[in-house]
Amino acid sequence: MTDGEVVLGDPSVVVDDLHVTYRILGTRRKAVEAAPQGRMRKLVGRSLGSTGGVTEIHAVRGVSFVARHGESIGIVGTNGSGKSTTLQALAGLIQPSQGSVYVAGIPSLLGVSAVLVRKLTGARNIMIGGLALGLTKDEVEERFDEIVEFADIGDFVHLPMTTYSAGMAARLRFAISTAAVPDVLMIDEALATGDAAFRERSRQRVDEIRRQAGTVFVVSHSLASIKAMCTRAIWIDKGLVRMDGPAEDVTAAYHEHTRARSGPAKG
Ligand SMILES: Nc1ncnc2c1ncn2[C@@H]1O[C@H](COP(=O)(O)OP(=O)(O)OP(=O)(O)O)[C@@H](O)[C@H]1O
Repeated sequence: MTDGEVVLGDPSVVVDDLHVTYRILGTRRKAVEAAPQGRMRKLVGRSLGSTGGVTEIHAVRGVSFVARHGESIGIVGTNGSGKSTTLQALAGLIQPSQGSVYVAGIPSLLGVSAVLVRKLTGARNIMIGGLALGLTKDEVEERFDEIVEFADIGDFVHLPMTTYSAGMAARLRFAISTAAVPDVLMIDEALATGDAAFRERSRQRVDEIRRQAGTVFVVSHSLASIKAMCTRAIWIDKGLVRMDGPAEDVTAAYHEHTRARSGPAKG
């Protein structure tokens, strides 16, 4: 766990009985019924409703929590449990079907990712992303070298992002998103692609953001990353909060649960 020296501030994110239901045209009922032991049944069978050719997936089923300025919160849970959906609702990219989400300030990362254009060079994307964060052109130019260095992409910065590996693109997104201290930073698996040195740089940056009263959310299957970066963790299971508490305790309980079900968990 990171140090506990940051004094927590007022609430920055309030999630109150959040529900998200995806509605898909066309039924998947046949596929699920045809494979009762299949992965699809495991993932969505419990929450899948189908009427008149519209399939509904109740991905988030009443999640509530309050996050404060200065907190870094890991979100853990098995595949399809609703972690990314929750994060996207926090970022305002998905409308809740019920309940509400209040965010103080502008959520970053997902916002930056949305404006990046893969056909353009890393350099152009640094400018576009920086402007989207509210920096001026001069401020972006001032921070350019630091962003490239943090992302560790070298001369690739002058090539289109289509030529980047998944890890390079994720590192650049992270570097741009944190070029200005965001109010609320959301990191969805970006860290899993980085090497040890990048993880350490990211951890330091997350601590810096917390010290400046930002709130950080990290969705990851790497329990080691969550333990290293987060003060608190929320375990989401089948669209509901199963446990919320100190990162050490929640990751230990989650690890125990996954180990009991299917052998050793990652991290
Ligand atoms: N765009 C979408 N349209 C329809 N269903 C979706 C969509 N995105 C996610 N789902 C479904 O919602 C449920 C929750 O998915 P979500 O991606 O939030 O889970 P997750 O915990 O982030 O999973 P993972 O660890 O695999 O990334 C799953 O059943 C998934 O199939």
